[in-house]
Amino acid sequence: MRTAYSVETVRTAERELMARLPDGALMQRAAAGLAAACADLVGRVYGSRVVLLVGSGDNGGDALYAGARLARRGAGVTAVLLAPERTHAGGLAALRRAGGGVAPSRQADGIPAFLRAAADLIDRADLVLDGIVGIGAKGPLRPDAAPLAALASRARAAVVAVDLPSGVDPDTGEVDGEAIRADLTVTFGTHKPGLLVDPGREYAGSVRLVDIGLSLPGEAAVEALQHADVARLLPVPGAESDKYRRGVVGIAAGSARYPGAAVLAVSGALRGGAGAVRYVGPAADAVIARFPETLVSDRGPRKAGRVQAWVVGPGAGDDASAVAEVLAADVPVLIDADGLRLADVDAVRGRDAPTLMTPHAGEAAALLGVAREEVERARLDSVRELAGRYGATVLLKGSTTLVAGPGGGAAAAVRVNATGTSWLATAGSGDVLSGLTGSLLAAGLSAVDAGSVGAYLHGLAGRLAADGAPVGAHDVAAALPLAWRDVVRG
Ligand SMILES: NC(=O)C1=CN([C@@H]2O[C@H](COP(=O)(O)OP(=O)(O)OC[C@H]3O[C@@H](n4cnc5c(N)ncnc54)[C@H](OP(=O)(O)O)[C@@H]3O)[C@@H](O)[C@H]2O)[C@@H](O)CC1
Ligand SMILES: Nc1ncnc2c1ncn2[C@@H]1O[C@H](COP(=O)(O)OP(=O)(O)O)[C@@H](O)[C@H]1O
Ligand SMILES: [K+]
Repeated sequence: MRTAYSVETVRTAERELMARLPDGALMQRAAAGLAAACADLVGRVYGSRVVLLVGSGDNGGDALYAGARLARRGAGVTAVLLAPERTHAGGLAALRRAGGGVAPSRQADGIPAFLRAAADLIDRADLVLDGIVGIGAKGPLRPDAAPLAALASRARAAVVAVDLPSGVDPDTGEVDGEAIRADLTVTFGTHKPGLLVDPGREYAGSVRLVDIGLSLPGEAAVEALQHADVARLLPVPGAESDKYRRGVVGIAAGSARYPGAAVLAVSGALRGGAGAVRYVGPAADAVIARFPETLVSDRGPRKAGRVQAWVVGPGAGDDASAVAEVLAADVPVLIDADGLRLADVDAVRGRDAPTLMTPHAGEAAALLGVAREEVERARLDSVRELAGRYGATVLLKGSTTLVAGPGGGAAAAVRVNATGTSWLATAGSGDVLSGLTGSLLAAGLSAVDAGSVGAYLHGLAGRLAADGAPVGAHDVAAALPLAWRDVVRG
């Protein structure tokens, strides 16, 4: 499991560790890891041109000490200081001792000269270190720092963010205005939520974690399953299994207008570990034609026969009665697409069995009564807010998919999945995800596990199916067994 802790938790752990270590020891650990990562990235340190963007906090201190280490290995290092009078004194002294220099300052030379000099240095650099601000960030980048972020983001140089890209909110991944776009982020002690959740994740580039000895107590704020975690959660039939014990998943989806949604949901469900897939709705002929192993019924969910979990909503049009019948069932229910619009909030809140809602940003925005951009800007808050309002587990789809347990709140970790690829942004791929995830629910996974394992396999299948080229949703479904095997084989 990859875990990310809130700034508050990191600060507590940092205080405890600092009390037991000599002054400056933690920063030296951070700077050593940072310099090593920079050296790996540029390949040849000797003769390389390095620019440090240095803010007034310890984040700038890390950059200065790492810059000193690179200067000692023969790099030409220049620091651009945002606040010369408040720069980390030890770090600046170390840089100067190692032969590093300082660019003209804003205060002494005026803003135009300062920015011209910074632009010139960044243009010629092989490597830019972003030490503007780290976990001490408050609000959007300030007006003096924002132009530097813009210059660095456009540079041909490799950009390494120290701890996290400046301009990305450490706890949420929100970006308000300008932010550093890094090739690599070197983060200390633990991942920060903003490195795993979009849009922050996209700004971070690849992320390298440097162990500085922090021990982090309690619940993480955000966690991401890895192959081994998923492998442990996947349902595997044993000698005593039969199709009913493996779980039957019911799919109430599709309509005369959208029969394909039913077919795609069934295609995902057949690859999700349940022993049987039961389809209920007006697209039975299309489903049977493509997947003859499906059990079909046209008598509505209540009379369809036994199921261990329901999926309702993909391509369902305006069939509110199917949604109401499914919500009345005492088994786990996944609500997707049209079902989200048709589901009564009190009916969802009143359920005893688990409910998993799977909106994309547009659907989440409609449920929350806000603009889509608002959900995309604040994904973590949005998924928690929805989970709280509905008393349900919520899976918010997107380039990173988030899964929050019922009740929302910050007490329990939100799961994040980044196995996907933008090739998944294709009509019907969400239907495949809903069937797959419903199947995992029927096989006995909890709503949070089913959602996060479903998103993981779906993302991986998307990658394997696409392999750099466009794919249709049915290709993603067909690649699910490949993804499953990839996970199991480690
Ligand atoms: N945790 C650990 O274990 C370890 C942590 N370490 C390192 O320490 C870092 C944290 O250092 P930190 O506490 O000094 O805060 P930091 O991120 O430098 O920012 C504060 C400065 O930024 C400014 N500022 C604020 N908002 C701003 C904005 N929007 N735009 C522009 N500026 C803004 C703010 O200005 P002020 O409000 O004071 O005017 C203040 O001067 C951490 O990320 C890691 O790199 C490692 O060395 C060792 C182990
Ligand atoms: N840019 C992206 N990167 C990764 N995954 C994406 C991206 N865009 C969409 N996806 C994934 O593709 C699926 C699309 O689902 P959805 O929006 O419901 O589509 P549809 O309604 O057409 O089935 C979701 O699993 C989502 O997470
Ligand atoms: K930074």
